[in-house]
Amino acid sequence: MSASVEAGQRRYRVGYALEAKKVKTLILPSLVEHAKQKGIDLVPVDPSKPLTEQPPFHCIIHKLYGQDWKQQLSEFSSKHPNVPIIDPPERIEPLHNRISMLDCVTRIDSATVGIPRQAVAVMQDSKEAEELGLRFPVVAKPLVADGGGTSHEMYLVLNSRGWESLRLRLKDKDKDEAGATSQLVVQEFVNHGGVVFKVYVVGRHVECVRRTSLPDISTPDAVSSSEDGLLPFSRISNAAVDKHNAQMPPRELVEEMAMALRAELGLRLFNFDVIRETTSTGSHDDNNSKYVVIDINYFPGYAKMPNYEHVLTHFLLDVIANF
Ligand SMILES: O=P(O)(O)O[C@@H]1[C@@H](OP(=O)(O)O)[C@H](OP(=O)(O)O)[C@H](O)[C@H](OP(=O)(O)O)[C@H]1OP(=O)(O)O
Ligand SMILES: Nc1ncnc2c1ncn2[C@@H]1O[C@H](COP(=O)(O)OP(=O)(O)O)[C@@H](O)[C@H]1O
Ligand SMILES: [Mg+2]
Ligand SMILES: [Mg+2]
Repeated sequence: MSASVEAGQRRYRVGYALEAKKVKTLILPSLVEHAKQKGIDLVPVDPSKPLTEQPPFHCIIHKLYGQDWKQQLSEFSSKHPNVPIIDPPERIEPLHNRISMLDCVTRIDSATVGIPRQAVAVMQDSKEAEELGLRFPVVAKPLVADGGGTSHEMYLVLNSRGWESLRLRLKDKDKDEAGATSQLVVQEFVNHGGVVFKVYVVGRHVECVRRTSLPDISTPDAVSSSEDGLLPFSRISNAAVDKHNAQMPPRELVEEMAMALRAELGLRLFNFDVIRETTSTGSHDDNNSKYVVIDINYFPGYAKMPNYEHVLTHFLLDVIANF
């Protein structure tokens, strides 16, 4: 045991139920050690065994999918109603669908913050985008956002030629994968100066960072003249490097957005991607900016957040003390 653990300190066991790759990126030795010093032992949960038969927990954090896991949590909370489960699975579920994930933004009803124009497409028709009332360029995203292999495979579609290429491409893929890719969310592309703001929320803690995004699409010519009109991309904002000097959104606005979304979602561990609409000259007006939320993720990669060990530990102590 670390020498700096205080003698006589009350200790808490926090169970984490995460996929192996998430354990690798999140449960880093620096987190385990800091939590230990503050009285928290982070313990892996074995989802293949009944939760109720595992060593006692004071709190559970989780990011697992499926009916079995939900059943496990429900049985556990009936037996241990005083142990907080972060977060309730029924609150996480709306984030697994790229349409319902943004409903909470529309409920906020703000003149400054909104979502892109969007619709679900089934990719059966070469004119479907126009019939849905959407204007090119558009971003096509898998409807399901459950962390599965294809849930981050996106396409920038510049024109109707691009739409047709995408339709044919997915038709072929569906033949191989038994219809797995057919439902897409299609969003109008919003010019935003090539930078996306990622806002991490951990309970009441809010942190905004900048990431690289798709560049602006400047002229209608660039859109209509593009030969193929289809650009596949994936996890573009995962590049940690921030090459931009783009001005950060006002701190007050970020906090307001985060707290409003936290209340609407009923979640304590999430992040959201927000872009700031730019004009045709690529600029924005500080006093009149429109912000567009494009993605919300449950229990994201917090290790990329500055000081994450302290933030997560403080959050867990707070949850246990106040549940
Ligand atoms: O692994 P990381 O650190 O890239 O975290 C991913 C998140 O990246 P971010 O923290 O927003 O930069 C990522 O966010 P984006 O969708 O890339 O905006 C997701 O939350 C992803 O989870 P899932 O694959 O959708 O279940 C997250 O993946 P998991 O770690 O949960 O598998
Ligand atoms: N409607 C949009 N307009 C402009 N850029 C977008 C739009 N939607 C997504 N993007 C860009 O694509 C990236 C990935 O989209 P996102 O919905 O965040 O998917 P993921 O869940 O894979 O992160 C965003 O971070 C942003 O750079
Ligand atoms: Mg994203
Ligand atoms: Mg996402």
